[in-house]
Amino acid sequence: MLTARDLAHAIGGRRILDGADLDLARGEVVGLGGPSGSGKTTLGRILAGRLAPDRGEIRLDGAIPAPARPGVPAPVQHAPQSAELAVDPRWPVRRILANGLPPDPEVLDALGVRTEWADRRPDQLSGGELARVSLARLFHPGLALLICDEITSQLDAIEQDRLLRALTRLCAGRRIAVLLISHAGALHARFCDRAMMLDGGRIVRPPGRARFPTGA
Ligand SMILES: Nc1ncnc2c1ncn2[C@@H]1O[C@H](COP(=O)(O)OP(=O)(O)OP(=O)(O)O)[C@@H](O)[C@H]1O
Repeated sequence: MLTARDLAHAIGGRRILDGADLDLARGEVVGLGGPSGSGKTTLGRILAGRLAPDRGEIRLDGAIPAPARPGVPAPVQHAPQSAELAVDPRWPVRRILANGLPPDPEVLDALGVRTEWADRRPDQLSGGELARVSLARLFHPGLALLICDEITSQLDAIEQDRLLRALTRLCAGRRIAVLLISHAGALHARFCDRAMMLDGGRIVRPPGRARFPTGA
């Protein structure tokens, strides 16, 4: 479904990515680890079309993805670490969720987004509630890949577990691939079909077991 070949990107003269290759199939959940500063967010932003790489090619179902156009939701969506930075703090939840398209009730239900939050602003939600709203707004009928960039790092273990279970179940049912960026190998073992890591600007298999016996 998505292939990335020979991605390279430098920031401030430092090579962050240097020949990174990645293949993701429809519906699979893949973990991406690597030390802090290794380029996980940079890679996620490039895959989502938010940052142009210096070199390399990304294809989606064999074709180069079209540039983003206002009002047309992209098939690859990037959920950043901080949900607060992803949404307009002045908007009520109903407006955040609309995001150009009417919200899908099945998505809201699966992610536990409650109707009574509709008129609240982001600062009137808990961190876990805002994370759910922020994720729900990214779903649309053409979504092929959801890049989740440390989306649960600010949540407690129980909320983290609940949210990732709901998200991976929803994506599995719709054959949406998930790239789960996290430092936590335990999350990859629990929720991912396989895991990779960034090392020296390339994507490699992590030491030890990289393919897990079951998914979520
Ligand atoms: N706009 C920028 N200007 C300067 N340096 C940047 C910029 N964006 C990223 N970097 C640097 O690029 C490197 C890779 O950053 P990136 O956020 O991709 O790493 P990461 O693996 O996601 O890190 P973390 O796990 O800490 O979130 C870091 O050293 C970071 O400081």
